[in-house]
Amino acid sequence: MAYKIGLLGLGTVGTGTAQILLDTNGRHPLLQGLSLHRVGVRSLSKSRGVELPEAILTTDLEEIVTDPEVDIVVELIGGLEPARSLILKAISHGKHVVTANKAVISRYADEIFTAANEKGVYVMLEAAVGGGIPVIQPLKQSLGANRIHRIMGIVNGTTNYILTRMQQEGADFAEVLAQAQQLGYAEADPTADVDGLDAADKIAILASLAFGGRIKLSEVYCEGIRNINASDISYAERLGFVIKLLAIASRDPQATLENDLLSIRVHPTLLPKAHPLASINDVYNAILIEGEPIGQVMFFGRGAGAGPTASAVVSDILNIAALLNTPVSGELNPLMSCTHQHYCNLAPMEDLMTRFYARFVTQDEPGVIGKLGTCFGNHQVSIESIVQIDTHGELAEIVVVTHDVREGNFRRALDEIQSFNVVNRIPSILRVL
Ligand SMILES: NC(=O)C1=CN([C@@H]2O[C@H](COP(=O)(O)OP(=O)(O)OC[C@H]3O[C@@H](n4cnc5c(N)ncnc54)[C@H](OP(=O)(O)O)[C@@H]3O)[C@@H](O)[C@H]2O)C=CC1
Ligand SMILES: N[C@@H](CC=O)C(=O)O
Ligand code: NA
Repeated sequence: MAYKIGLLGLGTVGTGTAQILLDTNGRHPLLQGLSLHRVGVRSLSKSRGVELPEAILTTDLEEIVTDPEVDIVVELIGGLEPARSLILKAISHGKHVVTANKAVISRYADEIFTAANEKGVYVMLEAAVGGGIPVIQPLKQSLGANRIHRIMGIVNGTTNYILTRMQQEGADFAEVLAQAQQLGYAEADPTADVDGLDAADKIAILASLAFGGRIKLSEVYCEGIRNINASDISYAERLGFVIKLLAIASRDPQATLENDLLSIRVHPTLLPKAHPLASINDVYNAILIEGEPIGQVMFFGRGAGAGPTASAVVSDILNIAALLNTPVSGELNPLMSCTHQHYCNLAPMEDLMTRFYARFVTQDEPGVIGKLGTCFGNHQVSIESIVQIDTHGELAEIVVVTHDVREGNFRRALDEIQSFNVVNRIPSILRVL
């Protein structure tokens, strides 16, 4: 049976997707039953990286999502609007939807999946997290037997590229960001990447799948990499760590059905060099999932780019085509659809148990380290190491690494330390895995 695709967007990922759909030799035979029926763009005069009959291009995207001949709408325009409205309109016209749009899914999953379930259509999003890395379908299907305890990943390629270059060359953030922009890795407006927002969208989606409920994006803690500087990277290195932007979602091990708290956060993290995520460099992504009984499983690959992302988009199209070819009961396949009804409860950050790294600039005089130690002790913050790493004239740089402590206690100790006359400033506070 042949299925018709309405493609919205012919940019980086749209072009990669069209290229696969038009070059099916040696790929899955189901691809031969798919045809690219309409393609929606903003500008008809742009030159494209793929040759298409002129007649299938249009700037009227509504016409595509309401076209009675289209079976599957593939949304690759990005942004919130008109992407959200077009997805909803496609669903209301009975189209299955494939999207790479993590920004829309992380904000409007409830609205979109409720509409899709009512209409009996699928909304697939493998490309939205980790680009070409299979992680959405594995969570929905292959790992379905597990109780997931934790998902931890490097899910933003731009920031991983920047941190890798800073680590390898001792360069500062602003310098590497400018190079990343010149190379086309970071957007002209790099906010969503460097401030952790893109990673927050992605971990909210993964957490929803892993823990079986909806996530309010506004409750996800998010801290980016703008304040990471060459000194911290170098001190971290001397202490046996690398700094990575981690997205982490975990369930309290003591969770019960009545008292189920999740912790979902994005922040730069000091990772021991031997940790499996510590060697994920450049624009690569990796996602480490821990569950029972599987233990640890890690997914690694290219999290962005035309080909890798289109690979995920087309795999979603194939999954839908395969289901459409199978005799149907009228019900959606529960391993492919999303039926979450409730919102998960997220624990406040001040209750998080984590290790910390903090760098202090203080007067270089006797008793300072003792004062810091006493104050931390008074707030139940147990210190793993405290060392004076450098001196600059009358000022000393002191680095503290704690054991696992309650974040709220650590913050209260810092508030007090900040008021000490001998403390000039606290330039860096980072969590440690
Ligand atoms: N790039 C990547 O590596 C990855 C991207 N994604 C996601 O994939 C999606 C697409 O990203 P990407 O391909 O990079 O984006 P691009 O900016 O390269 O392409 C966007 C496309 O959508 C079209 N478009 C945008 N707005 C409109 C509109 N209002 N009306 C009509 N057409 C419109 C543009 O038309 P025109 O060409 O005429 O300007 C362009 O063809 C996004 O959701 C992104 O987050 C996910 C993983 C990786
Ligand atoms: N901007 C993202 C790419 C798409 O998800 C990144 O840098 O990883
Ligand atoms: Na993916």
